[in-house]
Amino acid sequence: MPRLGTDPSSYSQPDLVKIKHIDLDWTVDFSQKIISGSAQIQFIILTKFIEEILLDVSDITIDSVNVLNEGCEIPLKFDISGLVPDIGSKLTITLPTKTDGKLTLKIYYKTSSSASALQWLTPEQTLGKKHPFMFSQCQAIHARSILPCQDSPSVKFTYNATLRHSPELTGLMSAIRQGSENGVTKYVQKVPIPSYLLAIAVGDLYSKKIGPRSHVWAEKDIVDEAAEEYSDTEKFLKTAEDICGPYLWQQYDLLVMPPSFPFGGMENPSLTFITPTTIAGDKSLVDVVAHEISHSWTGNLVTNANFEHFWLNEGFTVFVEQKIIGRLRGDEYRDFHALHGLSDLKDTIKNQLKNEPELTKLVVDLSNVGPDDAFSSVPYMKGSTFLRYLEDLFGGPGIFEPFLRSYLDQFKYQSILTKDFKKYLYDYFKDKIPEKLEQVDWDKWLYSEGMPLVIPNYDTKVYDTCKKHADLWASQPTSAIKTSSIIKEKLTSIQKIELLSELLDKPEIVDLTAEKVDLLTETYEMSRNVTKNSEIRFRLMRLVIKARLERFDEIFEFANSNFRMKFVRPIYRDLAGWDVGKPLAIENFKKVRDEMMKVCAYAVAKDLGIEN
Ligand SMILES: CC/C=C\C/C=C\C[C@@H](O)/C=C/C=C/C=C\[C@@H](O)CCCC(=O)O
Ligand SMILES: [Zn+2]
Repeated sequence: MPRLGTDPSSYSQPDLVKIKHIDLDWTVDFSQKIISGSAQIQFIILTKFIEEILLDVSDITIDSVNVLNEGCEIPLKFDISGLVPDIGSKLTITLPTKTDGKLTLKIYYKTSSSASALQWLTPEQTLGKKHPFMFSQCQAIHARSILPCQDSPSVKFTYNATLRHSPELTGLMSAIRQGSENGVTKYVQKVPIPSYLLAIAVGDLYSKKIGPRSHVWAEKDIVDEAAEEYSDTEKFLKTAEDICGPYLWQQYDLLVMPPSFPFGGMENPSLTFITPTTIAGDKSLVDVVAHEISHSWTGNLVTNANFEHFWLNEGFTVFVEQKIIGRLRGDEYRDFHALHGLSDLKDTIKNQLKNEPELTKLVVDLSNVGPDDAFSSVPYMKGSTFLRYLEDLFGGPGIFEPFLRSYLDQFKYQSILTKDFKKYLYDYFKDKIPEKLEQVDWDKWLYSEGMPLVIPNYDTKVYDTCKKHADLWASQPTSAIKTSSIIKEKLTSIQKIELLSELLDKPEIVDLTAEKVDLLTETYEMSRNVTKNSEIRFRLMRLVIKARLERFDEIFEFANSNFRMKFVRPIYRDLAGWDVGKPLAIENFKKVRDEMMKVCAYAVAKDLGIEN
């Protein structure tokens, strides 16, 4: 895609004209798997005049584009061109005259049944088996498949929506629900959002109150279990407010997604989408909720202006998430979380990105690569490590947290680049600690490849226990482990996760036999009958593959139980590197690919090295 403006992944020209508000009128048609209706879009023109407007579209059929003039709709000429595979096309709307000031267009259109932002599930694919389910995932650039828009996070707009669907179903959006009657639900989002935060889900959904401003929504069979698992939500919200300032989105609800949801969570405003793989039964995986709540400031209020600066969203969010953990569980757990993140980062750099080292930079170049292809744990972990480095260098949380609040307040409702963060940091600290500012090697932190430039001096107490256990399993034969006193020591779920990560990272494990894997599974209660913890099961399956144990039923049972990319992609990648596993992985993938969301099927095909 030609780089037209500040956003390499969008055709739109936000320097000339910007969307301010959108009124959506959508009908959700499960029989055709489409959304049809209209988008009435208010623009503000930022230059002397314009003669055309460029919007992003993907796989959308436009019936008409009209300009609103004194209550009348006047049809305009439009053209769709410049298709870039997996990115989208350019909708050029020709205005009748040179136009300045403001402008409202109404576009009548329908989506395609293969819109990349949407997944449509048949009743059989749901828990309840009676009703269909559909949901969206717009980040990074899939909003353009459900709405002609400036699909760039540099543009923020408010929106109202009228949603029409079968009255038996519940429609939810990333906005405040105004009420529902006979299958018509109205929504209002008064806080300006980037297009990637537009979200919709329609299904047989029930809700349960879990806090003064929170409900959990889910299919009936899991709503009670989910309410129990996520009952710390208000505690997380209050702690996040203590760190970041007041919560400005009024409501914070959670929607438990079907297992095919490709991510852990998605920070859709007022309604986080969350994978059911975080329901372990003992709250051991609910840090994802703390993460999504943190996005209510970092990402949703202060937003990266394009996805090359994604670390401004995710690095800050992990940084705040870790602060929440520190406040609620103690600083040693904040540091353990960071150390565990670094293990994941090491794995990402060594495996996922081994042939694309340029994507291990904190700020990446997306001129020739789509955001989905560039996605990894790098912006999360390298970004949060950078912020922790700055915090430690500048004198600790007492000094850095007031800056963080001030930064969030300064840039709320805006979209920014790394240079804006850097300038604000300098303005804030230049008279206070100029000598510390000089010590920061910005060039290396932002643009060098590989692991973070500096690893902060973390408290390693919790982590050391995991390492001790991992070293034992890696260096000793099974017979010696059986009699070791170390294995009598109990580990928490997150320590077990880290123990497995450490083992997966070992270049060599002595005596990696079925007997050893079984002993490990039994010792730490990791079998599928005993634990529901998906992070443990995921890593154990990777260890089974590393041991070259031909337990394909168990491996594919896990790989087909959910299509969260964090889990399925490394498993398929590992299998692709094993001559016995690869053909079976391809066969299994071909069987289940239609149940995956498009973005997941695309990524796994790439991991397996086969045609998409
Ligand atoms: C440098 C990378 C550039 C752009 C990437 C931006 C978006 C990529 C796209 O694939 C969407 C990502 C959405 C992520 C949503 C939630 C994550 O925080 C989940 C993390 C993984 C997990 O826990 O499952
Ligand atoms: Zn995030």
